[in-house]
Amino acid sequence: MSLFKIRVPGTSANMGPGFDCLGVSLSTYLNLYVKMGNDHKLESDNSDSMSAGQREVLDKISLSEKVLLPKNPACAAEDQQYNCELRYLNCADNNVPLEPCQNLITQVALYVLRYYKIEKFPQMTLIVVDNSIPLSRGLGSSAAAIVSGVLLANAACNLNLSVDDIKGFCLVFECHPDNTTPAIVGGITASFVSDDENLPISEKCALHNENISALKNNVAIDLLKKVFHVNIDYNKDLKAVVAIPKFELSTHLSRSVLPKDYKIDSIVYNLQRIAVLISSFRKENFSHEVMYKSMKDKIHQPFRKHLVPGLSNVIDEMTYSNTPGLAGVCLSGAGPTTIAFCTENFDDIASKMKGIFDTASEGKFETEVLVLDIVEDGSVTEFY
Ligand SMILES: Nc1ncnc2c1ncn2[C@@H]1O[C@H](COP(=O)(O)OP(=O)(O)O)[C@@H](O)[C@H]1O
Ligand SMILES: N[C@@H](CCOP(=O)(O)O)C(=O)O
Repeated sequence: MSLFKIRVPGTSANMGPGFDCLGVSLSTYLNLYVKMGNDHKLESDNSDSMSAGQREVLDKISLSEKVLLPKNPACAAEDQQYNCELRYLNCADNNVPLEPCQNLITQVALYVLRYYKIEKFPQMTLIVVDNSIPLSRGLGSSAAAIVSGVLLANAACNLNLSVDDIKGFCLVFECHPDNTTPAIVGGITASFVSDDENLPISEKCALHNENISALKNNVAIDLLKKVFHVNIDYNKDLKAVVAIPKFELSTHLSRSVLPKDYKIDSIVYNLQRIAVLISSFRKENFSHEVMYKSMKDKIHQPFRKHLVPGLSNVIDEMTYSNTPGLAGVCLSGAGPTTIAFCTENFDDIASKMKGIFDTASEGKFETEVLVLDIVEDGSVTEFY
């Protein structure tokens, strides 16, 4: 029997002007607890000989028995076909499919296996998902699911994937690497997709939510080394205050409202700010004013603000000069979460953001606020 855990952080993409390129990993996590095969002796063992990691995985599996969701009968046949069963611990994720071919995590894992000519998991694999990243809120839940799927295939079949391989596989499912890169490597990252490939762009991505059988034709694509990234040095005092409105906004919808073409003034506006922003994160000579002003954007937020009541109010009303500790505020990813980067007064800033959202929502939705850390270590796989 093999037991392992995969932990992937949530992320906030764009960071203002860095549309589709900048991202930061945050202390909210998607965890997969995985058991491959059976060892009844170990599973019934209550002795101290079991490691803390083994106990944690087996405890999560026991817990999952108590919250088992009614399953589509099609699942059982599919579970057998692919040697895997999926369970979720959190009710918030109730709407995600549990069929291996439909669920994003296993869909990605099966895609990677198929790339290596492996049709299914090597032995019966039970995956318990414990997820704290809210879905469709702009905190990178889909990126975390995709990264966890690649890491699941890697761990299950000892594929020895490099970071470049992992980034490349993620690109098949999410064509912008701004969330997946920090989810994999941690910290604040800048990424781009290389343009020296001959592939049509449509083959590089956008397979999200299709049945795995529809992906068969794409497995021959050479996926490797298409995303380049750097980690950006940052002031370790920085934390993120996130205001998460209680409604979903799919990234697909939030991208559909963006223009196809931009005026040169808007492009230059963002280029000037992003160039300064990436140096402004550093601890040396840190200036709240410089970082705050560099986090302004004209490429995506102006076109998305109508989708997020309260966004304009927060961005206009909270400044580095009237809010001590505030070093920047922007839409998180495609929204609806709004994120404020701060060095102190986190709780005050959180209540101020909540107050603005509560007023703007006119009672139509609630908003949860959290203070999150920037996490340095990215995704982790631990075998027990
Ligand atoms: N833990 C998960 N398990 C399965 N599917 C997930 C998970 N997290 C996200 N997804 C899929 O990704 C979709 C949300 O993606 P998206 O609209 O890009 O929002 P986000 O900003 O949270 O990434 C969900 O509706 C679901 O289909
Ligand atoms: N650059 C993308 C980022 C989407 O992030 P998500 O967390 O909302 O999926 C965009 O702005 O569309």
